[in-house]
Amino acid sequence: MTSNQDAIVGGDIDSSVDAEIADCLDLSSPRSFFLFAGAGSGKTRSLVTALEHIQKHLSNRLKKKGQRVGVITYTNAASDEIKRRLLFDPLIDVRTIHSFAWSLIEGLNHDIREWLRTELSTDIKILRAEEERGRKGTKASATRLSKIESKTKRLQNLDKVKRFVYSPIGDNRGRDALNHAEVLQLTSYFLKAKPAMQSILVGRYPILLIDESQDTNKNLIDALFAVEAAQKGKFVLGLIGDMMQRIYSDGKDGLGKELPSNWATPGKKLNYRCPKRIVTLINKVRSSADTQQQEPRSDAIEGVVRLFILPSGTSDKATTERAIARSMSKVTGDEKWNEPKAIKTLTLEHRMAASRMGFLDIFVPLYEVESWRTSFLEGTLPVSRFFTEEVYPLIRAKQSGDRFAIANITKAFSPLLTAEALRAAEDKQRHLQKVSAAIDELMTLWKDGADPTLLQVLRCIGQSNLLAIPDRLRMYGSSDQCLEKIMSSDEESESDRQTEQAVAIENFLKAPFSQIEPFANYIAGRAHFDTHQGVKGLEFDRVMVIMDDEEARGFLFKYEDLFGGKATGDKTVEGTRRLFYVTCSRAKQSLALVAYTGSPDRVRRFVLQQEWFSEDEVVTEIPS
Ligand SMILES: Nc1ncnc2c1ncn2[C@@H]1O[C@H](COP(=O)(O)OP(=O)(O)OP(=O)(O)O)[C@@H](O)[C@H]1O
Repeated sequence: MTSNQDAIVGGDIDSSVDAEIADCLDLSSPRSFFLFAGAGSGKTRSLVTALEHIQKHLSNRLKKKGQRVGVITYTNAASDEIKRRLLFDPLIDVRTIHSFAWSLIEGLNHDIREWLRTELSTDIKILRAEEERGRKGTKASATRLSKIESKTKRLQNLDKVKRFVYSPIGDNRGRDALNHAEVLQLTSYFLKAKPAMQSILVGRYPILLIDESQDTNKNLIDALFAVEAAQKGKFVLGLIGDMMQRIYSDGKDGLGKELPSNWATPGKKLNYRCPKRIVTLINKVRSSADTQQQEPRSDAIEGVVRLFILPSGTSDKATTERAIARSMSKVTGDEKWNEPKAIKTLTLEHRMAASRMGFLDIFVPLYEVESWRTSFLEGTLPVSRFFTEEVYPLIRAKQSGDRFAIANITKAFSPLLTAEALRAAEDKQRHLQKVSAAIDELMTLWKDGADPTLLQVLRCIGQSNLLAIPDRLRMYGSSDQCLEKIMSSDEESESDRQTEQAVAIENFLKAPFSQIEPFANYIAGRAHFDTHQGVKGLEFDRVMVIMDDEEARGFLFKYEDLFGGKATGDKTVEGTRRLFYVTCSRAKQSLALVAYTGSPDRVRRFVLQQEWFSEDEVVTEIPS
């Protein structure tokens, strides 16, 4: 954005905010601040402006003392974006909350062990008491007993752990590993209880800024307030966020209600992102939650909003949504609504995106293994990563005749091309031909337009040893016996199955390979689909929001409740209202809302009566 363009926004009612924040960042007289404002009001932009101010004016002073500025963002993607905007300046340490917390406590092995000892003993005591009171032989009792067993085992092993380990993006399953919740609890506890820990934090980061702080773990927020109070004059805590965009249950209820009187509380009124019509809509949606209302920028376009209310039983939803996009193109005059990739489509749940993008068969089996979910969605689970990062790029390179890419992939992943394998080969030329023949053999699986299963692909690779197969897949890639077992697994009784994970892998391997491409695009964030929650902080020209409680099968968010099913103030209604506010406020030009519902008439009556939409903006039939 050039300064000229900024000037168009002109007579900017929020122009003093960045200067007010810059004043707070005075290291001789530091002042904490709370910048809470509506969607698209430029909070992230103000954060970057504040960091640029620090780079320009405080860099020398901070470097002399070996200090840095800490920035906590909600996602890895947001961290990367801020780092990029600040040209990867090492002065600014941008991290997610888990990475930040771990950076403070890593290596404090003795303290961690003692904390765990107390926690585990207390948990076991509570579980035992519950078990004594509760009914025996029930599922709840079995869960309690298994928890008691695993916690007791962990307690007994504690002294054997020399070094606790943790990965902010992993599943942390090992004996020495801490889980995500423990790392946050530990950090909060240490910061509250240990003055030395507070001094370490403030000594390292005299300025700590937290974006999306409405969703930052409440215990950690409380601990940081305690640090701020104890370290006055040495520390700036800057909280940035919007309570109307609190969509995770981890955040602190009522954050900002009892701020210390010396905090600065700059406010922003303008929405720089959304067209006029969308600003009016989100103001209406917000009006029953608080009194904050926004104004559009003076040069904002009018914009278009449509709400499509359709019965839950609508048969082919993907086709229906394509018809809706076509009708959006007509009402907006924007041809791009006819290009699926130019529309951001938001589903409440990953499964809904998987079904619309055509990768349900590979998705569901692995997604259902709870302990794998994080790494699976992040694309780091070895079982799926093998296909998305090694096999699929190799097949694509071969299909497009990209010899350079083929060479790179095989060099990086093929056991046949390691330095050792090449040294051991008697005739190098023949050895390389063998690799090439293995690739050709693999490609025959796609002959005449065939779409092999993942299992067929894996077995072919296993036979030639073309790629190194991850441990969990190895047995499926080599044994005939296993193949039979896999293929007949439908008939086997549940009790014959080894574990939940083995069953998941078997079902995953039955899926067609063609589903890998859309899946790989989805998890890499390259797809035009995302979840309602996943787009927090982002913006798109055209947004389609799919609301379908029946398909989402969730319990935290219920659009049926928001649209008149339950009264204002109900916890689910308010949570869903906030999510609705987040999704609607992502659109820069036009917005199509698609509500599948069991009571179309009630939803229509509700939105008209609330004046969220006008009659001509509500459509109750599938557009032709
Ligand atoms: N002062 C400004 N002048 C012009 N454009 C601005 C200004 N501030 C923000 N913008 C633009 O408005 C959009 C929204 O800004 P930003 O993402 O910083 O808002 P936000 O408050 O963090 O939004 P949200 O809470 O919805 O994630 C961006 O495209 C940004 O470049």
